Amino acid sequence: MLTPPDDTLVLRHAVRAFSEACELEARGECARAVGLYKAAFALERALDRDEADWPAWLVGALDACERATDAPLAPLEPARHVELAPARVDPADVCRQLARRHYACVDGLIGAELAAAVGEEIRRAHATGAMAPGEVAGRGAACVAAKRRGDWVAHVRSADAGWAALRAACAEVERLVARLRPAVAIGRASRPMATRYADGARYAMHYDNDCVDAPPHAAPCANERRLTCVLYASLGDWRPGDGGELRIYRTNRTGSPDERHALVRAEIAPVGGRLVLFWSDFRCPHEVLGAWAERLAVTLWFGRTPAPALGDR
Ligand SMILES: O=C(O)CCC(=O)C(=O)O
Ligand SMILES: [Fe+2]
Repeated sequence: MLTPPDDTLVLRHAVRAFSEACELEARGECARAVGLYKAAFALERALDRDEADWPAWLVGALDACERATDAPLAPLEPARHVELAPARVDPADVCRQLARRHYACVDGLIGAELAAAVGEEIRRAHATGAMAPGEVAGRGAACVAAKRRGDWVAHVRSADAGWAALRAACAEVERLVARLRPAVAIGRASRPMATRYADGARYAMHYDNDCVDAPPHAAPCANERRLTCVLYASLGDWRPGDGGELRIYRTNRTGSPDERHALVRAEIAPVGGRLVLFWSDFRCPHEVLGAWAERLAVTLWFGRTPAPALGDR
């Protein structure tokens, strides 16, 4: 009889290969990095058991990287307060960014007016006591060393009143993600989660789908989340010093603040109307830096499989 593969072990190998590849890439050792990226992606594919899931654009990106072999990759971004050239509201551009850096940033998906209306709804929900302190969610919760998150959240149900703008904005996100689907296997969206950070609130480094530290008896991924989409709805202009940047790391390696800084892939300002998409798994450890100005956002998670919707669990 065939022994089923030990998914947890496979995933751990994938994570290790991926982390090492990131470090090699950061040092400009492109050829070795490509080899390890390929190993990591091949292992993750074995876990997915979904051949359609690793599309041509990803393979193409890796091949292009390999052709560059000895030429060091240009650094993607400096390590502090990255200002991005956002992707166009174009699925192909979003796919390219996701393949190359595991996250994509899109400005202009919704207009300033709708973004502000979403912000007002979140603000009103907070003022009327309809939000609760955020908790570390999912089966991975037990693996998270400490609850280090200071935001307020509301999981918006379809019957809840007072969220018309938020629903309209989420529909735009779903429309964009639907257009990624021929290239990327992504399932249905969760219930939207509205969040509010203020007074220095932050969310320490974590994965949304904590594959790495899942206990051996758990499934290899701690929950169903595959793609995280965060749409910012803060009112007014964001200025340096307001804080609340979304910081995405290359690996989850811990260390002194300086050592960790070297592993920063991007810092994204929570500008109203901006959308960030990133893989929920080990590819994107991230944190929310302390927010000193009110920081309002709505998050949708798209699952691995078409049903059931995450929020209905
Ligand atoms: O609001 C953000 O930018 C990300 C928040 C986050 O990481 C989460 O809720 O899991
Ligand atoms: Fe997160």
